[in-house]
Amino acid sequence: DTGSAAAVPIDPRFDIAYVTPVTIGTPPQTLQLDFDTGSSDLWVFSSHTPTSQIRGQEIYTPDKSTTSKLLDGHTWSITYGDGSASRGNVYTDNFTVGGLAVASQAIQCAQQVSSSFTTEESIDGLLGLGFSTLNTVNPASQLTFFDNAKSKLGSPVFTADLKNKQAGTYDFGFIDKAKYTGEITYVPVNPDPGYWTFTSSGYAVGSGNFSGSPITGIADTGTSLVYLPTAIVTAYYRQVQGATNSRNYGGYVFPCSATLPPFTFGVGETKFTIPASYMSYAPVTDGSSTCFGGLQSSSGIGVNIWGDVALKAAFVVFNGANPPTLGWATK
Ligand SMILES: CSC[C@H](NC(=O)[C@H](Cc1ccccc1)OC(=O)N1CCC(N)CC1)C(=O)N[C@@H](CC1CCCCC1)[C@@H](O)COc1ccncc1
Repeated sequence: DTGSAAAVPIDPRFDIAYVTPVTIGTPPQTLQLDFDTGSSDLWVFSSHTPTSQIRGQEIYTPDKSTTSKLLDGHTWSITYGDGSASRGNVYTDNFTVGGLAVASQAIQCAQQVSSSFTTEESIDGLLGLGFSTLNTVNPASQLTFFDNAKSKLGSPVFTADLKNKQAGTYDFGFIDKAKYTGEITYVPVNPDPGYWTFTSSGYAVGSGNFSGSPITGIADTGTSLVYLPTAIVTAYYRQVQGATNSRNYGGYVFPCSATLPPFTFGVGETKFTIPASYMSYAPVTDGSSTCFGGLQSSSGIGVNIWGDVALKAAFVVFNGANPPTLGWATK
């Protein structure tokens, strides 16, 4: 079997996140989930979420599904890197993504969500695509949709073709040659941290020389920006007139009129260039002439993160074979 579904930006002006339609239960209930390779819980706004915490999101109502089953005594609780959090109980039910079906997928129903989830009306929940070792369900951790689907897939892979300010695609079980150019460069993945952790072969700022220092980080579809070591980030913003590291805005900002250099990163022998237009993330507040950078320091996070700003510049294969690898191709 295979599956293919659209990854739609939640805001047409800048790519803060992407959502993908899924169906849960019988008859099918459709929700828009944020596919996140940086976590491994599949959780949804639900009939168990207090109405005071719901603002426009679609919800999953297990009692309306003839195939839902309560996973008795199981609970979950998760906190993300940006401080957002949710927790709740667990059901199993039929689940499909783009025509690919999994029977009795663990569906984590929110009984509590933090305010940033309530205010993000376009996200009805998350679908974790990290390694199942990161799943937070107690007393028995649950498998991700990808791990449950693997045995049905021709090839144990999924691919991310995220795009700038337009809909991209998540494919499951096959690699679509029409989505990339040249060859796919595969690099090893260390699954132990639970993320898709790989080592980039270096970077260059604009037309500067390529620095071949290895950078270990995670390929994370659920993170908007790129977070790298401070030395790299300062080297980048030294090339941007008027750039400052703003405590007030929590990162590097610059005049929206500034000329930005592109940013190149290496994967094996291949080089990927993030165009300058992707490196200006968004005005710090609506209508401001100060813009927030798409590249920020990872010093406060503890891990380097190749988020959507970088992933949009490539076609990425998440190969769930043993051992797992990551494939990168230009497009
Ligand atoms: C440095 S991990 C920060 C990262 N969250 C972001 O990237 C959010 C994404 C977002 C937020 C609100 C609406 C839409 C999208 O966006 C921003 O934080 N920003 C964009 C806007 C900009 N002004 C400020 C910076 C993050 O926790 N991701 C996790 C998934 C994420 C959680 C929040 C909802 C959307 C999905 C996940 O993959 C990585 O989990 C961890 C990473 C490191 N250790 C622990 C957990």
